[in-house]
Amino acid sequence: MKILFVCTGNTCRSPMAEALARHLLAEYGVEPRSRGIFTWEGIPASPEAVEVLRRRGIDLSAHRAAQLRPEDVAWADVVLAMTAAHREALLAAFPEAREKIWTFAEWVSEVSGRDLGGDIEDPAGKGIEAYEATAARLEELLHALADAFSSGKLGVAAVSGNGPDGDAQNASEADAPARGAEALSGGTAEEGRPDGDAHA
Ligand SMILES: N[C@@H](Cc1ccc(OP(=O)(O)O)cc1)C(=O)O
Repeated sequence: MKILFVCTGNTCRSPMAEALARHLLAEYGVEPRSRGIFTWEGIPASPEAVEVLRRRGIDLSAHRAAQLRPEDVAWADVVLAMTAAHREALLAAFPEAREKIWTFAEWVSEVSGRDLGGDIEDPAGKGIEAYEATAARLEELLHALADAFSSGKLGVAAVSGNGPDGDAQNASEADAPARGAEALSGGTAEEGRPDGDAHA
């Protein structure tokens, strides 16, 4: 499953989410990527983000901020915004991808069946403790996702031994929550669209 994490600058929240997801969800076939909607292309992750991940044994020093592009959205199976404001910006820019655009907490709540809260606020400028809190919050959501994978609520791609029939390749698509599943099955943008524009 290709997961695209989106924040503002791609220097704090989404790079942390990407690196933590790679660390915590690799065994479930998750491919994470991160982008910013308004970033300064090529700058490193914030030193505090690098530090709190270093404490977890993860090296974020090679990260460079990258601007979100349409091909990133096309690449992703699911696009996870850090806040509702990011989600609204994404929905406005990529209405054709609306079925796969969520906030991170909203999507994990959906797939796990638990209420996992709301926005992940920007820790920039708030000190290392704010980054620690952000990392802990991201880990909470990623652990809930790991639980969803391991309990079969989410399908696991390209990992053997998780399901009885070994049909792992399509499982993540088949098991995705409704809005995501529609997007993954393709063609939903066409559904409900009148053949002509007579009423436009
Ligand atoms: N603070 C930056 C923009 C910015 C905002 C948030 C931010 O954090 P994140 O990478 O988590 O969106 C990074 C950068 C500015 O004033 O231009």
